[in-house]
Amino acid sequence: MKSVEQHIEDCLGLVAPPQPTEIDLDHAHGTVLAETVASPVSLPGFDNSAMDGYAVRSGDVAEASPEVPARLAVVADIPAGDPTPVAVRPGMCARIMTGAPMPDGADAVVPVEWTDGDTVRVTIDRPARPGNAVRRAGDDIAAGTVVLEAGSLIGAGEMGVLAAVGRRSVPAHPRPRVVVLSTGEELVEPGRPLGPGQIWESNSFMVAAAARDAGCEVYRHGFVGDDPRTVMQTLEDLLLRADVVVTTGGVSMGAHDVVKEVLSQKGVHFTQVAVQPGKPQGYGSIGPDRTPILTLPGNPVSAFVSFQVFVRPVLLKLRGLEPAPLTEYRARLTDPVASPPGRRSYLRGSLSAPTADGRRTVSPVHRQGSHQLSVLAGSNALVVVPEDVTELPSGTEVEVRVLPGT
Ligand SMILES: Nc1nc2c(c(=O)[nH]1)N[C@H]1C(S)=C(S)[C@@H](COP(=O)(O)OP(=O)(O)OC[C@H]3O[C@@H](n4cnc5c(N)ncnc54)[C@H](O)[C@@H]3O)O[C@H]1N2
Ligand code: MOO
Ligand SMILES: [Mg+2]
Repeated sequence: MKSVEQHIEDCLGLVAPPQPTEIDLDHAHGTVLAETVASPVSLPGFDNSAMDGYAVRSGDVAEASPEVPARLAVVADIPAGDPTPVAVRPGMCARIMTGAPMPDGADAVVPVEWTDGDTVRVTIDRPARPGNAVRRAGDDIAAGTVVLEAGSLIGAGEMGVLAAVGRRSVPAHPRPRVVVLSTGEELVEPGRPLGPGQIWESNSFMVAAAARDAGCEVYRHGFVGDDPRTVMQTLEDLLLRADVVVTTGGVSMGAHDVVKEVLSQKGVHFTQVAVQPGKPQGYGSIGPDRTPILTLPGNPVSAFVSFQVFVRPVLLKLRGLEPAPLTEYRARLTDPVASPPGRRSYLRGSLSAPTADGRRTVSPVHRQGSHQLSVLAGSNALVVVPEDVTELPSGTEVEVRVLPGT
């Protein structure tokens, strides 16, 4: 059987690192920046007030107190965005709002709460030091400073930074478009009545969600039956929408394992990987654009685990990110586990928060069958049991991989 590492490498080999495109800021969230961005301007761009109040010469209010307040003539009113030049001479001040440019001559802002609020002649009963409530030009970013490195994932904070330095678009790697298709004659759309031998289709919803968790745009086509012509026709139609196709089902040894049947004629490789669950796997490229396709086994837990182990790194690579495996922790088993010889097991479980001494425990669930989907709902981690290990007693320290979105 093929090793897990070899299969990950083969899957990653299907995709080239992405080419950047110029992406409008409205669509940049979740993309990966392809170039380093420096700010063309300083931020703030000008000295401005941090508070609503009065711009003063600090010397004029240095001695102000409730007993002997300072009284200053209010010579201007400066709202944010006001371009009118204003000068404040001794004995004067200007009413100013948060974000408004500081007038010439003023070096401090007295918040309105320290005053009587008058708009003609204001009474100030507390001293203000030079620089009080003033935001200096460039105290956030100096012009020319790098604000985001190439390779940064553009989240909400990065969106704010890009807009604040004046970018309307950025060269970035867009979210890959993943098409998800399940196969199986027994499948029925959830919400519709079941006939004898039928089950509600769940893999496409699960895999689509996992692909979104991996930062992709997803088109969940749902499912098709086991007719080879329909499967091939559907795949051909879907290629137009896809940077990657992910299918589930029909890849094992069955008489109606249709995905394997139709795609092995198209050059897709079908193989058995030394992993549990998720042994039967297919990978290759199809169609005129050689669109990568990864075919996962139909057993729901197998589809889920093999998505996380084999497909997720491919999607990260397509996003321009490091195709890293799931984050690793070390933790002690709360219960013994078993694993088939020669296969690496990824058992479902719950990783605890660290105790005061930084240690964690992991509780493997008791139902580890490939069809026992219900346990996925409560699991936040996969316990990894190496190929050469068949049993581990409770208390053993093990490798744990944290599931995304948990
Ligand atoms: N003789 C052998 N039989 C099987 C082997 C083997 O080596 N020799 N491998 C087993 C393993 S391991 C797996 S995993 C499965 C993989 O099967 P397929 O990829 O061919 O998947 P199907 O046959 O289509 O379905 C398997 C199972 O999963 C259910 N299923 C499928 N799709 C969905 C869906 N979209 N939503 C919910 N459930 C789904 C399906 O009803 C079957 O119960 O093969 C073993 N057999
Ligand atoms: O390898 Mo299968 O994925 O055990 O159920
Ligand atoms: Mg089958």
